Amino acid sequence: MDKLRITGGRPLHGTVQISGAKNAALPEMCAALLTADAVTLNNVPRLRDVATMRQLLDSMGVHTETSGDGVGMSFRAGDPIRPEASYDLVKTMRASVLVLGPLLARFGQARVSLPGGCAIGSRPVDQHIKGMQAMGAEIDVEHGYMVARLAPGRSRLHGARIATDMVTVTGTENFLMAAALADGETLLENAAQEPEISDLAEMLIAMGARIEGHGTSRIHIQGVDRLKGCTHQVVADRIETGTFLCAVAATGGDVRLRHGRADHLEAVIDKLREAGATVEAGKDAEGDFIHVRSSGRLKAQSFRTTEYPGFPTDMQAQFMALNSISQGTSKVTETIFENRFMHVNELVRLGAHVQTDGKVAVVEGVDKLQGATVMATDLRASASLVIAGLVAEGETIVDRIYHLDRGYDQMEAKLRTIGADIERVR
Ligand SMILES: CC(=O)N[C@H]1[C@@H](OP(=O)(O)OP(=O)(O)OC[C@H]2O[C@@H](n3ccc(=O)[nH]c3=O)[C@H](O)[C@@H]2O)O[C@H](CO)[C@@H](O)[C@@H]1O
Ligand SMILES: C=C(OP(=O)(O)O)C(=O)O
Repeated sequence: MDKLRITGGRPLHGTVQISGAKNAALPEMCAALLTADAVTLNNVPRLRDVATMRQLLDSMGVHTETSGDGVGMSFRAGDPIRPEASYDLVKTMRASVLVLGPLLARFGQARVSLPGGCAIGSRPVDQHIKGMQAMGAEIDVEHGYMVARLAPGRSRLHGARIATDMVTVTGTENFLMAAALADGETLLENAAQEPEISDLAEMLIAMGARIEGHGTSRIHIQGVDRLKGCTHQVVADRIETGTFLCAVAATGGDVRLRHGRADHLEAVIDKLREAGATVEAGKDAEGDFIHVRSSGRLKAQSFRTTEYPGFPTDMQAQFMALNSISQGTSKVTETIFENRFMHVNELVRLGAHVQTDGKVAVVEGVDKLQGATVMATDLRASASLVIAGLVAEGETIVDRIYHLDRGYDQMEAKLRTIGADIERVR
């Protein structure tokens, strides 16, 4: 099993290229199921979840190709497609549930394994099921699978008003894709507003879908009879961007993030500025950039995770690592997932002072962390341990980094280019 060996204490300097967003690329790969035409995605991040999604699409009979550098992918979902997502693949990646909407909309049937819980929480898919039922699907849960088909006498899903009990990102994406090919109008209320939703909607519009209101909590979709192929550029990964911003803020240094979108990360950038880091954003000849500079200890910041545009749960662990070596005491409240403090015990092994009580972690900033062997428990927990390792005195070994590889494109190589002492050991 691969590990990361990090020798902490080096400030970071230079330029990092931000990759395409995992959480946009995954639904966009599934959107290729909506048409028999070729779909091309550019700026696809090279990471394990993308490889798993490709395997899943391959297993259904989709013809997939990757360009030499791995950031271009094309898909052709001509008939026949086997509309099934097996447990073996779904269990390693929850985003596999995103095939449900496209399969039902185009083929009228789907058999998709229930994803089950994961380290950060129970993560049910009841809202996905309810929404698809509102659009005319019949769904039974049999032997751990959602077995979905159209109601008798129907040849397509139909439009519906769907108001979910809570804001769900992949739920909204499943409904968007299903509604794009449904008969009539769908209104999504309480829709997620994440930039990845808007990016998917823009891709669907390029395929011929009629969608309005994406980026707000009310999305209107007028179903069309068929969608066509398209070429789409995956939006920049705001969580990778935020992870690098926190790493530089924690270690000190001066780094330019190429293609980072500050407008997608305002809640995090506001906190970094309040903490005392300098963050500037703009556009140059190569496109969007974010420039971050930091020196000395920052001021700890309290925050509460909420849906976009609030502070992202996917940045909670990384910002907590920064808080753990900042001046003062901060309160971190996690409102999205019930078990997303798995990194706390590992940060404590590195010398952090953190106490949790239910949804709240109280972090008392310390002067320094000390290197130790720690274990990654989930994707963003891994990133927080890397940040802590970059500031800790001496050597830190981060074990079980297969979690990190799920969602970061060449993280250690990127960190090395800006001066980190980090290597992968097998
Ligand atoms: C591939 C992807 O895009 N993953 C992101 C997506 O996950 P994902 O889409 O799975 O997360 P959701 O937005 O659906 O989850 C939000 C909350 O709703 C609950 N819920 C959700 C659906 C449902 O049917 N029933 C239910 O109870 C969840 O357990 C959670 O407590 O959004 C999360 C919240 O921003 C991010 O952390 C993940 O990185
Ligand atoms: C929780 C995450 O991803 P997923 O929904 O794929 O588990 C994440 O990206 O932090």
